[in-house]
Amino acid sequence: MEAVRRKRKGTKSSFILGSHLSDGGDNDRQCKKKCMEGSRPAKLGPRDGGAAPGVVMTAPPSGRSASASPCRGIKRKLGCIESVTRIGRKKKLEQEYILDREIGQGRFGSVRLCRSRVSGEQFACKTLPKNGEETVHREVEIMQHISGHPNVVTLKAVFDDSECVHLVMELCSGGRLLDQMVKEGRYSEQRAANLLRDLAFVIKYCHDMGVVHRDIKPENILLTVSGKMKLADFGLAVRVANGQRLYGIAGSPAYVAPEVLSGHYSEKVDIWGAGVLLHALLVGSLPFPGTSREAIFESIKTMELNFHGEIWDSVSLLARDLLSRMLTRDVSSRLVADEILRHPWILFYTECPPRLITSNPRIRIRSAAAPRIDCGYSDPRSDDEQDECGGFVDALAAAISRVRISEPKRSRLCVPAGQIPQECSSNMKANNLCTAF
Ligand SMILES: Nc1ncnc2c1ncn2[C@@H]1O[C@H](COP(=O)(O)OP(=O)(O)OP(=O)(O)O)[C@@H](O)[C@H]1O
Repeated sequence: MEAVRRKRKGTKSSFILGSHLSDGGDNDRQCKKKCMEGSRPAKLGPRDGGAAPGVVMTAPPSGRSASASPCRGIKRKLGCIESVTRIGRKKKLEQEYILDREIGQGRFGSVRLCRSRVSGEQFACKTLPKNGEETVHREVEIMQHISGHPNVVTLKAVFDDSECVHLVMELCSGGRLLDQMVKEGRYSEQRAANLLRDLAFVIKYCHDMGVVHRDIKPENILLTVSGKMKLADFGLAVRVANGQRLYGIAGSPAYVAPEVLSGHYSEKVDIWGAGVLLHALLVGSLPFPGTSREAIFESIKTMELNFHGEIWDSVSLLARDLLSRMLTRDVSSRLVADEILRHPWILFYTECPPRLITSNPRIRIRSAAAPRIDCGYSDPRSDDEQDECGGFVDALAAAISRVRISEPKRSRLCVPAGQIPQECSSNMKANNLCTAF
């Protein structure tokens, strides 16, 4: 826990859930995320330093070849995008904004606080060097494409000069979800479910818009001052046509889906990333530990999750059920975002008024000891409350009776027999790289 805190925010060597695989070397820093070796020839923009053969295949929405230039999208869209978010417009950043202190540092650039000269409003300004022009353009284009969703960091303006592109974005002054997780430890199911619902909403939106984020992790989920989550960092996102496959390894190691490691995949990789995040929220540790990137990849490919053991005792069966459906290696049976939103665990915690869940001991999703919802009670609620929740609980009770927590699914998880224990009490020890927070 301490180790996590020490190495945090704003430093490139930050411990991140996705990179505690670190061997500490340059090689690993390169691979903190982005563009790991691809299984197919792929373009590597100068932003990636040209250091590794790899990746980032973007698939144009029109269904053209994935090798088409990612810049074409932005050119096609110039006619309809707001001019303030257009690369190449004449205004200079300093004419409109006053730059302030650095508030974040990513692999490719820094993020600074800035203030509008006109309104005085504060924003975040991400500066990316132009030497990775294609990927910068793709990030801008994708942000333009999906900006406006309440759970996506809004792009306000784009400026460029001879060396850099500056993205002025809404400011998320609540910081990163990761920091909150480190500070607060395990989340209650209620809180985790609400967060996952928002994340599933935004993932669904991205997928409906033909965008795969490819780097879902708590570092890339920012919080507003009121605690609302916003998906950020579209640096690895790509656009896909319906049903189009993606190639090339991209992502952050601990969150990467197994099919990414095999070389071809789909938008379902975002569900896997969200599943890893849900695991971390519920039990405070990452599901696929390892002392090196390779070891983590090995865990991702082979480790059997069983959601049993002491640490899981306090986690409801429904939560575990959802997790198992998000972290299945069988891509075809892995849930889509819409199915997450309709899962009984999400519905229970997000549709039922919180006061009824917390104040009424008879309305609760039980843990392993009593794996069902107890709704056979004489209802102490007012008529309104019953209207609000009663039908729902009935429906949920019916749904839950069909939900079964599977024993480890060998067929789904396609793993070897050896089972790596999930108990993570030792996870809390400093220097144990299995430790998430
Ligand atoms: N809109 C924002 N509001 C507040 N802080 C932000 C915002 N955008 C980014 N940051 C901060 O800057 C950090 C780096 O931003 P971001 O992840 O977008 O950069 P990056 O170069 O793409 O990073 P990465 O190394 O993850 O690829 C974030 O972790 C966050 O702390």
